[in-house]
Amino acid sequence: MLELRGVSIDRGGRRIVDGVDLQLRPGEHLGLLGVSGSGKSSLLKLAAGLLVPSQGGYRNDFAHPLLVFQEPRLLPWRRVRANVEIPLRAAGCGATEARRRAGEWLERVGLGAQADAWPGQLSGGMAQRAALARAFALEPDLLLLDEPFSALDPGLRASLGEVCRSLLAQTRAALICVSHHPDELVGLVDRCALLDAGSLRRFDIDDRRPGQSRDQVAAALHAALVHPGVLSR
Ligand SMILES: Nc1ncnc2c1ncn2[C@@H]1O[C@H](COP(=O)(O)OP(=O)(O)OP(=O)(O)O)[C@@H](O)[C@H]1O
Repeated sequence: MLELRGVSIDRGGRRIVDGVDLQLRPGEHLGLLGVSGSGKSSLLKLAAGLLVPSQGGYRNDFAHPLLVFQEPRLLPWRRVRANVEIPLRAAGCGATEARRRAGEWLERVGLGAQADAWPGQLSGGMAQRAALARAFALEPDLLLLDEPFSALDPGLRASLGEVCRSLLAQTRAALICVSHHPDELVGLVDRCALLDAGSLRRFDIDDRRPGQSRDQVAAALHAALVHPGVLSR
């Protein structure tokens, strides 16, 4: 369980996040929206243990939070398979087990045939799938995605969203996904929160007008991004 009670974050002498309340239980999937600079990445870093709150109550019972960035950040001088194996070895996994798990997760993201390729030989979508395989192989109980599909075209964003959804269903990891694209969040998360001038507003996808299509929910989220006042605190 991740619990924030009245959490504020100051950075560079400025209050970035102001009095945020948030709860995330094991297996829950939360989308985080907000305009640029609203503090989304700072909240993810807090959940990853890379930042501490300046004020407020904070509890994080997730044992293995893992942050995935917008760029795949693969080591260009190591083959794709090694890119997945290296963090596993660093986490204490034996060589045989690391090789087995790397192979298995590369298969699951559809990169079995590219395991011996160099990162430079992959397309942007393939590289991001390799980054997802590397993340899931580490078996996080809390996955923190910071705009993971933003650099990709809409078709690839949708297909990587599907890959991610199916991997989450297999592992039952909790998720916080930051995105500027409501359409990529709908279907991936159970609820969304919108950071607006440091404060959090809720948007429960399941509770909101049952029967709404995905497109309608995405449109409502889009409207909330532009006019955050329509959402409840
Ligand atoms: N290391 C830092 N030192 C000082 N200020 C910082 C630091 N990192 C971020 N900030 C500031 O904190 C604010 C929030 O940044 P953050 O990256 O959390 O926002 P964001 O919503 O994720 O933005 P974006 O969507 O553009 O990635 C910004 O005004 C940023 O300039």
